[in-house]
Amino acid sequence: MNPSDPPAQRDPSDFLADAPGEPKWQEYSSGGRLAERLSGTVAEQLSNAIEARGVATLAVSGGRTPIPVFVALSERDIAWDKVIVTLVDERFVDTSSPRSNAALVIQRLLQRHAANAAFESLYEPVADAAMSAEVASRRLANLPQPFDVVMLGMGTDGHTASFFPKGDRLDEALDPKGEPRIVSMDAPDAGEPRLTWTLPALVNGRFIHLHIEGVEKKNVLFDALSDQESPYPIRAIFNHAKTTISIWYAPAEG
Ligand SMILES: O=C(O)[C@H](O)[C@@H](O)[C@H](O)[C@H](O)COP(=O)(O)O
Repeated sequence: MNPSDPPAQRDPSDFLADAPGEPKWQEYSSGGRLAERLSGTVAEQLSNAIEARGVATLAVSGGRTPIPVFVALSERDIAWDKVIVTLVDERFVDTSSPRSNAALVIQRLLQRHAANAAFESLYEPVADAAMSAEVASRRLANLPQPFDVVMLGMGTDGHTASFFPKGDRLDEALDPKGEPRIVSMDAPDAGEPRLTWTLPALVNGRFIHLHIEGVEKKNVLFDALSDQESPYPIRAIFNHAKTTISIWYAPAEG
């Protein structure tokens, strides 16, 4: 190949079989359209969970990508007073920090119709992230699980939730036989200590959505999907999910 050739276009069908149980690829021309459809799907899944069990649990990611989905979801008229929202992961900062995922959820999701939802954060105002993880795990021990809907994002380093490459507790967090609980995570590229639900809490979710935008993330995901032994932490979700994972993709961010 000539170095000036454009990179080869990779197609999701090279990695994903169109078969029951296989991850499902859903591509949209813009983040706005994606947010409209994803919010509709999640709202329906939450409503069905409420109808079946009287309560629904929704675990969401932080970061920038989900913001339009949060806004669209908050406008869906469902029985939000029967929904418990939690985070798949958090930065060890309080809500006064612009890096707080709890603050993001409060400002963008728990508004309009969704203002009636209950929210369970992962952060505790204690000495360090490890202690925060312990206290939050105890507080959330009775949170209804499996989560009805899990909404994941991904970084360009292949992390999802706070399963960061080189994380000090990555093995513990990714142990498929471990308990669903919260652990702390220190990693060189995480910015600050983190808090994350462990892999079993996320892969047991009744519905799992992975939302990525931009070609760079798509290529990282394709690398992870093409190799079952891939070191990208996102791979663990695909290896252990108990349900079909829906991948939501828009080429341009925002
Ligand atoms: O707190 C966090 O950072 C997230 O929960 C994290 O797992 C996120 O999903 C990815 O880092 C993608 O973040 P962006 O959407 O900002 O790219």
